[in-house]
Amino acid sequence: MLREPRNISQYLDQSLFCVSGAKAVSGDGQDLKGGVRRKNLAVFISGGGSNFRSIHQAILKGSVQGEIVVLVTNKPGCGGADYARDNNIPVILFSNMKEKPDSLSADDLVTTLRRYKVDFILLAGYLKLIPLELVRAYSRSILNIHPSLLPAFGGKGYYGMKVHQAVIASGARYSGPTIHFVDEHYDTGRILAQRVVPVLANDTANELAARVLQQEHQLYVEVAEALCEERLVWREDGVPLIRNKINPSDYN
Ligand SMILES: Nc1nc2c(c(=O)[nH]1)N[C@@H](CN(C=O)c1ccc(C(=O)N[C@@H](CCC(=O)O)C(=O)O)cc1)CN2
Ligand SMILES: NCC(=O)N[C@@H]1O[C@H](COP(=O)([O-])[O-])[C@@H](O)[C@H]1O
Repeated sequence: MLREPRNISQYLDQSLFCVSGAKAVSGDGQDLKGGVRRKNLAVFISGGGSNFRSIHQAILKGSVQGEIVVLVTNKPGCGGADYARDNNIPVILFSNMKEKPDSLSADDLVTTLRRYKVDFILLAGYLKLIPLELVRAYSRSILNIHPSLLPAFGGKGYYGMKVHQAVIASGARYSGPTIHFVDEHYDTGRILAQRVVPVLANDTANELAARVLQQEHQLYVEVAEALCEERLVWREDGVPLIRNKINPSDYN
């Protein structure tokens, strides 16, 4: 684990608001195990949902102290929605109104997520722009995983295989997943976590995608664990950090 760089001390002071160690109680006032309330998660997908499944499996294994209380998708027939239904996770249709007039409005979605007592929203292959109403309602509580080292190869038009094709065409020697907070634009929110993989000279886009996806699954589970254990802190300059589980004075 990286030790705190010497100059980080100028940032890390009482201005940090770190919720880890805070005495938390559940909605019914019960102080749960370790003093940290189990977190309610909403996951947004548009496709197969392998990141969603990885997080759900980690919850079942007990490493993520949370519960996926609802799955949101603009593709109700997608593989991830089938997995959710097979695992008794409620599925909600949400897309922009142009695409599906019978979809929930943004305000109705916020109301619905509040009803499920959602604490955090995890985007995992959701391919539509999250509206400002939701970004504002869940400030500093929406994360997204992107399959490149942002800020490179991000923004409108950069999703799925298009990202890996662009990385290979650019001649970049490294790529990897980024997990970032979501703001009103595509892929411009604060970066929380990244991992690096090599781009090989003869890589196809599918080979690179598979290498990145393997790291995505591990990274998103690590981040979900930290989120649910309240180990996220915000540096004075607005950069989010993850406290190391073993050495709380270190950051991942
Ligand atoms: N407000 C935000 N919404 C979303 C973000 C975000 O950072 N802020 N991240 C995306 C996920 N994403 C990259 O990580 C992403 C997804 C989709 C696109 C895109 O160009 N989509 C196309 C439509 C694709 C389709 O419908 O098949 C488009 O908008 O024209 C870019 C980046 C999730 N939402
Ligand atoms: N820009 C957004 C984007 O491209 N997201 C990417 O979609 C894939 C979803 O896979 P999954 O449905 O198997 O989790 C993942 O590789 C994720 O990084």
